[in-house]
Amino acid sequence: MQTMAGSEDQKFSLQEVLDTFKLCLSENKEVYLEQYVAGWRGLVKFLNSLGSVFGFISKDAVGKIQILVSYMKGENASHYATVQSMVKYELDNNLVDVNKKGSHPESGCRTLLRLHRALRWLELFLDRLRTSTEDSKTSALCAEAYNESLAQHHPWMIRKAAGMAFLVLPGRQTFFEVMNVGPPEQVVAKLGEALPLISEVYQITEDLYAQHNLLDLP
Ligand SMILES: CCCCCCCCCCCCC/C=C/[C@@H](O)[C@H](COP(=O)(O)O)NC(=O)CCCCCCCCCCCCCCC
Repeated sequence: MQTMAGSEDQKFSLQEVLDTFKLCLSENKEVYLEQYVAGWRGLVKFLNSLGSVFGFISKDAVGKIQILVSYMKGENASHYATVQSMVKYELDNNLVDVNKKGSHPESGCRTLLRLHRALRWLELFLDRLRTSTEDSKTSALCAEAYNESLAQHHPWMIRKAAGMAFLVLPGRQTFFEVMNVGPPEQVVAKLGEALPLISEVYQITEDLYAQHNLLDLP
């Protein structure tokens, strides 16, 4: 259908995101940036399908994805194959503002850290969705997950805006439908499959960042 042009690649599927996170880890447990970014692209699709109230959130995520992609496609692309190689390269070459913003305000390391923190939110939120009941409120689940994670890194204004956006989240049933997986039991099963993968990617990144003292990059 002509009028639907472009809508197909905008369609979210949880399976697709699951697949990209599955492909994220190399044999020796390095995190491929390409797949990591692809996972985020899929999530942004989902967010966009929820409506324009979430535009300010998806805009920020897209901006960060773009920063990473520009490094992955830039002249030092070979160093941006995995999160591990990126951290090593940027640290070895003093490309990271470590204590306060300076000449490298958009390093790959600090940019990825923002998405990494958001991945923790996702992990908490999906787990709540997975164990939720029919009468659970997605807005409450989302707010709880947010308060436990990302909110701690956000100033008051952003927390307020996020809190207001959560209020207009669709209900659990609609939410499950947008995931394009099938009936609720299947969504729950799929979430159960996705979570360990997301957790592992999160934990490997967290350990790497902790080891290099990068968890508070400005
Ligand atoms: C489904 C509901 C979606 C709710 C999303 C929850 C996260 C709320 C985040 C609010 C961020 C507001 C935008 C601004 C953020 C920035 O200030 C802030 C700091 O950046 P800076 O240091 O460069 O200034 N940026 C960030 O923390 C990065 C935020 C990235 C958020 C990405 C959220 C993607 C959500 C994907 C939803 C997918 C749900 C999937 C269900 C199957």
